[in-house]
Amino acid sequence: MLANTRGFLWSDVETRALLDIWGEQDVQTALDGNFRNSHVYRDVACRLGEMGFERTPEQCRIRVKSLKRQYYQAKEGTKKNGQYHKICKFYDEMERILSNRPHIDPQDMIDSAAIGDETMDGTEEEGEGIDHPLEAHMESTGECSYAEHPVKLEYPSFPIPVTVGNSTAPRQNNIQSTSGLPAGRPKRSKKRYTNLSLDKLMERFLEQSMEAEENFYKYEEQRLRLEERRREAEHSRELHMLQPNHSLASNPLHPLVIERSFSLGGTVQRSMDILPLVRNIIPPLTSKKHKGQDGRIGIIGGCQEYTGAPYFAAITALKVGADLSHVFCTKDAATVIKSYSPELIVHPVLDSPNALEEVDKWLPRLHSVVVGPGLGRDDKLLKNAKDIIEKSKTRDIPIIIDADGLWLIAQQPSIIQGYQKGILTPNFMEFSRLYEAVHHEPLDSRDNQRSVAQLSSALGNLTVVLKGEEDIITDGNKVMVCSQEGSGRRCGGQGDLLSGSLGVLAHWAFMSSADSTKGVSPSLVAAFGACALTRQCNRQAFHKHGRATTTSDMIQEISSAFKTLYES
Ligand SMILES: NC(=O)C1=CN([C@@H]2O[C@H](COP(=O)(O)OP(=O)(O)OC[C@H]3O[C@@H](n4cnc5c(N)ncnc54)[C@H](OP(=O)(O)O)[C@@H]3O)[C@@H](O)[C@H]2O)[C@@H](O)CC1
Ligand SMILES: Nc1ncnc2c1ncn2[C@@H]1O[C@H](COP(=O)(O)OP(=O)(O)OP(=O)(O)O)[C@@H](O)[C@H]1O
Repeated sequence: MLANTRGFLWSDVETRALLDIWGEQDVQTALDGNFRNSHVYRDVACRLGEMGFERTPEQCRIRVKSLKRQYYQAKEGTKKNGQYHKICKFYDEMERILSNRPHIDPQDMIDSAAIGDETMDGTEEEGEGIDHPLEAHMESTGECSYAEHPVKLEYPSFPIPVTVGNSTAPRQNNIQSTSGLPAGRPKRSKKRYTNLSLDKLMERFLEQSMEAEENFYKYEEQRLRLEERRREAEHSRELHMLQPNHSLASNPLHPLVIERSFSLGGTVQRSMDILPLVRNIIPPLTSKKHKGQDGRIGIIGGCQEYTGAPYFAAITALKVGADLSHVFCTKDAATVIKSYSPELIVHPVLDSPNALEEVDKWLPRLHSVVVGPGLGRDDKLLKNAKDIIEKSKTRDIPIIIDADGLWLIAQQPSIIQGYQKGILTPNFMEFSRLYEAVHHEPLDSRDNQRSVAQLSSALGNLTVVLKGEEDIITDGNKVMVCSQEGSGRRCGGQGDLLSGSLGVLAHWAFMSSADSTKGVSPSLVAAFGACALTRQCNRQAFHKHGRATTTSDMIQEISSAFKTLYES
């Protein structure tokens, strides 16, 4: 970028660039005899833009008009006293260009300024009056003056309320204009300015400019203050929403939910009650099994933008104990994901025209699918994900829906509604989106446990895990809270670790006998197990890496966290 040229005045270098373009044979030919020439100036402005000078076609046209007038004035002056350079700084350039053109009597050109006839040589489109002192100045005297007054004013590209004149001026003078200059003012006669001295004109122009600038800053300040207030309100609303939940027992507003929530031994279930149930579902490691028996998990997700999320989910599934982990992603994500790990089986099919067919070849062998990590929100991919969910339902396998998969569900809750092996794992934002889509009313975040239970019920008692400072897990009847100690580190990808581990645990839980889970729904046990494991990984990784903890560090902790929680 050579210069910022949003100011009103043209610098010499900018003017020369304009003349170089305008003077080209092709441009002159295009202008010749053409009354409608806006397209030519559009082209000129565009080429100036490419050189780093931002000017509108109209600005270019006016500038050329003014230069021509100066040139013809100078030409006339030359005849009289040879003072042309004082009148027209760009005389030589103009001479070079215009001397090749059909002859126009300079006096005609000069006179035309006085009567506003802009079309006399057939190269100007629609005349315009002069409604600004500086324009008047430039039009009437040439503009050698700006070299003596190197003023560069920057106007914003959006409307600024500009007050012209003193405070007693009529109200219509407050009209905003997109150029940053007052619009809608009655056109003033040129005489009004031509009678004033150059110094006076400049002074008036500067006054107006400063006033405009001041107004702009006032207006901008006001806008920023409003924006700040809006942000603060939004922030306190979010903080309020993220407050630890009121205990259901202490909330007299929702007796129905209290009753339902307390059906698990009269209290919301916490770690001590559920961790033993998770232990019960873990398959023993024996030499009697073959590859695949402990789990073949499919991750549906991974696109150009997001390759980390499906990788985190898939590698977690393996590290938790699945034997095979498949990723079904787009073509351009596949090589990237493969390069992260040779352990993963990666299928570049998600954006192929026969995506469903390709995935369906594998579905009969999969024990569960995790839909959404790194899926993105491309309509085609969402449609394929939807078809895969439908197909997976017919195979009766657990379906964990996370991230962009939840975006899809918020658009069409019926896709998963009522499927008893469906588990949703929203973060707070995803949860409120889902809640509002299903209930058609804003989420009342004073009681998250109740809201999660409501969402689950409305979806046909699907298991829902609301992730947060405490993870709330419910099937609409029972509510569990996982508050396993984690850390204050909230790097992206932790949710993918959770959904990947849940893919495996859900498979194990559904394979286990009702005895092992003491009658508690397998989805709830699996979800609790995955939350506790993710938080434990977070805690351990944070212990080692502190602020530098990343999801990859958490994945390194899976083995020992799993042992600590479920195998000690
Ligand atoms: N390495 C990778 O490849 C990774 C890829 N990933 C993949 O990225 C995709 C998009 O996923 P996503 O979660 O960023 O999506 P989206 O719904 O736009 O949410 C963002 C908005 O929600 C807000 N927000 C979030 N949590 C909140 C909370 N608890 N409480 C309150 N607000 C909360 C937050 O608001 P902010 O604070 O920014 O104003 C933000 O604007 C998806 O495919 C996923 O799998 C990730 O897995 C990470 C690692
Ligand atoms: N404030 C918190 N304190 C402790 N643990 C938390 C907190 N918030 C979230 N977690 C844990 O982090 C894990 C992931 O939750 P998070 O809200 O980061 O998911 P997400 O936004 O879907 O993640 P991702 O970045 O993968 O999209 C969950 O196990 C949750 O328990």
